[in-house]
Amino acid sequence: MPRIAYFGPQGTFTEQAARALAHPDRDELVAADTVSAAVAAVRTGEADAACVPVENSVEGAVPATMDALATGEPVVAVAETVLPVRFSVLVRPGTRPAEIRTVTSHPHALAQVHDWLATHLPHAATVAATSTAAAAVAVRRGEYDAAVTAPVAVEHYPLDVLATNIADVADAATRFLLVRRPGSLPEPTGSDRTSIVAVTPDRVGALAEMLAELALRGINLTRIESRPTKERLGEYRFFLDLIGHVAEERVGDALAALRRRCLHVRFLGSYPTAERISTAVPAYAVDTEFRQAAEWLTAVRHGETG
Ligand SMILES: O=C(O)C(=O)Cc1ccccc1
Repeated sequence: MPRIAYFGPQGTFTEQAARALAHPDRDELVAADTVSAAVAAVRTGEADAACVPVENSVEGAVPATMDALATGEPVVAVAETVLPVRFSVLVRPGTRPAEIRTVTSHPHALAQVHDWLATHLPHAATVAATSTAAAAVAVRRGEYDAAVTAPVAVEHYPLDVLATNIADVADAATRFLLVRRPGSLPEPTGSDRTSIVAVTPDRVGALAEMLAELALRGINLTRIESRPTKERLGEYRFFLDLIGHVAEERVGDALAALRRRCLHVRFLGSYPTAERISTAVPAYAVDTEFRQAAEWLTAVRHGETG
């Protein structure tokens, strides 16, 4: 039975994402304590795939995921899903709001309920937990008074719901990836995303030139983030998400150009987008144009004038 490791324990948002991405009868879900442990399980072969959070519409990137994907044995994303995130506050049965001195959760969750906490629990200190469900476990153990969790967490831990739907921004959403060891790529669907990591050389215009390589090929960039390489101050890795599949000419051509220009490029996968999005490509950048141009060049090189 294929095993999917997810950033757990049970009751995290990532578990819900893993359920959305898994085959209900075929896949077995196994909880890992951290994002890096979930990805490590794939690298060692303990799991066939891992589900990890990648970005949130309010808080942005999940740094632990960027670091886990950028270094170590390569893994590639084969699928994504986007989940709406709503938050509940869980407490031990009988806890009154006035007794709450500490609130714990994943930093992304705490950041998204900041205003609610400031209004309703102004005297409570916030404490970071590894995940929202780990926060529920800590409250159950008596380590903290309240946990900010996914609404489903209450089904896994014997706690009471003090409040629910407390996000500062309604309709927040988080994107999750399913990653595997490199192997065959998902087929292009016409609505695909490609993720890469690139380290640019330290010289004037390096980033602008990298972006120009994409722009000139009619490629829509949907995300760019940077993280330090952790090797030298001022040296960054850029995480790029772009619309298109590496099997498409313009994307393959752009990736090859980045490979020539950058110190390092890591391919993180081409996979169908969770929602069908506009994938309009300028006329000059469609596959047939690339192929015809290549044929023309071959002809010219063979002495034909074209
Ligand atoms: O801690 C969790 O439940 C996660 O899956 C990470 C997370 C935290 C906050 C919003 C979305 C995902």
